[in-house]
Amino acid sequence: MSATVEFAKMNGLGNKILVVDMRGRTDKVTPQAAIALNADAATAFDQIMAIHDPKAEGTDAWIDILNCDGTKAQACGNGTRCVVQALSAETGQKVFTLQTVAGILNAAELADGTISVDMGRPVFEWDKIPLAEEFFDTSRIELQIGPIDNPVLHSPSAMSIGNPHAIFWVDRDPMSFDLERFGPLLENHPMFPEKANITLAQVTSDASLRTRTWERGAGLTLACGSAACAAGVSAARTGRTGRKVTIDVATAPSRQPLTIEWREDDHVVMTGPAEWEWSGTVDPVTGAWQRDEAVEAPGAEAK
Ligand SMILES: N[C@@H](CCC[C@H](N)C(=O)O)C(=O)O
Repeated sequence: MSATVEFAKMNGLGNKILVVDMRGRTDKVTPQAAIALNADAATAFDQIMAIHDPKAEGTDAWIDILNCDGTKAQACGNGTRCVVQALSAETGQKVFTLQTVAGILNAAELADGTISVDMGRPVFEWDKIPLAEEFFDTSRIELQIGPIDNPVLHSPSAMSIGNPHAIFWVDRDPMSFDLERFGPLLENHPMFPEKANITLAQVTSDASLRTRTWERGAGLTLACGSAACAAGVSAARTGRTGRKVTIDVATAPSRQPLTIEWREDDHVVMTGPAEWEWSGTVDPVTGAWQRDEAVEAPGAEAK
C-alpha cells in the first residue's frame, strides 16, 4: 500500500472540507492525521470526507467522515456535495449513490453545477436523536441558557439527520449572539449524550431562514449543511415555514443560499454549491502532506 493518497482541499459554502481518496485501501484516515492536518493553517479543515471502496451493491462509494478534532461524524451535508463534485469531475458521472454509517445518500450534480443530496429521513424520537431525557415532543424541548427568568436561548427543536442537532429559534440576527461562548456549553450539555450541533435560526419569511452553527467536534464553522437541513425541517415541523426553504447561512462568504426541501415522502433534499480549491497528496496515518503543482480544477477542461 502506498504511503500517500490524493486529496483535495474543497469547501461547501465556506465549510472547510478535505476530500481524501482512500479507494483501493483497507486502512482509514487516522484521528492523528486529522489532528495534524487541522493544526496546519494551509490544511485546517472542518471535516474530512474519506472516499472508500463501496461496501454494498449498487453504491458508488463508502464515505467515512471525521471532524477536525479527530472524532467521527455520521453526516456532513456540505462535505457530501464536495465528494459528489470531486467524483463527477473525475468520472463525468452525474448521479451517485453513497453510503455512510447513517445510511444511503442519493446525490446528483445538476446542470447549473449545484449539487443535490437526499440526506434521508429526519429522526425525531428522543432516544434516537439521542437526548438524555424522554420527550414526547422533541420539536420544543426544555433546555435553556442564561438567567432562568430571562434566558438568552431556550426551547430548541431537536432532531437527527444522521447526526444530532438542536435548533434554537431567535428573533434577531444570529450574528448578534455570542455563539462562541454558548456553543461549547450547549454542544456538551448533559441533555446530549452524543453531544450535538447547535444552530441559531431566524425565520426571515415563510420560505427562508438565516442560520449560524456551532458544530460538534469542529466549533464555529462558516457553514453546516446538515444543520441547514435540521433547521429547514424543524421550521416546517413547528409551523414556522413551508416545507421548502432557502437558508441564508449567515457566515458563508459567498452568501449563496442552500435550498432545503422536506419532501412529502419524508426525505430531506439539500441543494447547493461545492468548490474545489487545490489538490495534493497526504499520508493518511501521519497527516504529512504535499500540494500538487497543477492549478486547474480536475475535470475543468471537460466542462
Ligand atoms: N459540516 C457538516 C456537519 C459535520 C458533522 C458535525 N460536526 C457532527 O459531528 O455531527 C455539514 O455540512 O453537515
